[in-house]
Amino acid sequence: MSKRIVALAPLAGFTESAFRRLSRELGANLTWTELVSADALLAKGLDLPNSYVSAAERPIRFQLHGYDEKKLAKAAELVLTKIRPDGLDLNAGCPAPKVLKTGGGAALLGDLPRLFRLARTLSEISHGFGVDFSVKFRLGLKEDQLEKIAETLLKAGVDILVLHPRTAKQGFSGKARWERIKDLAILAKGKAQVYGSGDITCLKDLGIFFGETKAQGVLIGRAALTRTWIFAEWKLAQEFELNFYGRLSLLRKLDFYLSEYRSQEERLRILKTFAPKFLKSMPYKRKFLPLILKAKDFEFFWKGLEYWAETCR
Ligand SMILES: Cc1cc2nc3c(=O)[nH]c(=O)nc-3n(C[C@H](O)[C@H](O)[C@H](O)COP(=O)(O)O)c2cc1C
Repeated sequence: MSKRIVALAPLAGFTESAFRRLSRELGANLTWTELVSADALLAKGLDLPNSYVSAAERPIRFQLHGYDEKKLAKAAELVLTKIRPDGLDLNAGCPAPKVLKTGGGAALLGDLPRLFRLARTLSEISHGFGVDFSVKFRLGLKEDQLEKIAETLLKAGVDILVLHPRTAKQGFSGKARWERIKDLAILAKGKAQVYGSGDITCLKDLGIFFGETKAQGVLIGRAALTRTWIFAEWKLAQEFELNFYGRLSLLRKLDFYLSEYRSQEERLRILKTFAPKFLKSMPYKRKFLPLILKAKDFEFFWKGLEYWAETCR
């Protein structure tokens, strides 16, 4: 059971170094960067804060998105040389209009010959650097085309197929179709590993997921934001709750990790994106959260949270 991979999913706007580190510390076996555009990376380099990777969050997979084969290849070489992630990943699942209009993300599922070329090239480059290559994708752009997509990726030499079993058109509506992860695991058996993503909310779900799908790994996305200790629950095989102070201590730890590479102004902005997630189900949220989110400085932010915590005692 423990050999199964329980990873932090890529979450744009959240899975930067500090949160990846916190997730690893709590028990995630693997972390993922958010999608990074090959174009942006070539234009701006790797000095941006969201490209920062510390040793504590490894093993880590670096996710690229793009459309142009040469640019993606160049970006991959840069990342593999400078950051040395434990694996490279191509995004073929993002349904955001601004990504789709570049021809990248889930738009690649509508152009399988291109997907094949990109996957083959990135696969060869990754193997040249001694790391494995994965593609994270959906069932299709508008319709379920899993079998065709899987055949394309397997032919291209992809090592890990990472499926979020909804179509791009579906966005996050409906339920993730775990039975399609099982279908993929059967198709890929002996050729590639299969990881699944979608709708894990608690420890019980993890057991059901692995039982039903036979996947080698799972990625936890939204639940990692509101229940980050789900990784510890998996590791301990024990469900438990965290009270307000427990959640606050996670937020403080996140801030400590942010302080390694972010300015104070940025830290406050980022903490304000995490606080509503970490404290999602806490009492008096409607009363205190809006005040805390208006905080102009650190002192007000933390004092407000302490006051809220006292009220919840
Ligand atoms: C806010 C947000 C940002 C996301 N960003 C990315 C991303 O950068 N790359 C990616 O492959 N998937 C991204 N996803 C998809 C997740 O990795 C995951 O596949 C999806 O949320 C389903 O898993 P869940 O039900 O555990 O959240 C994002 C999802 C959310 C909610």
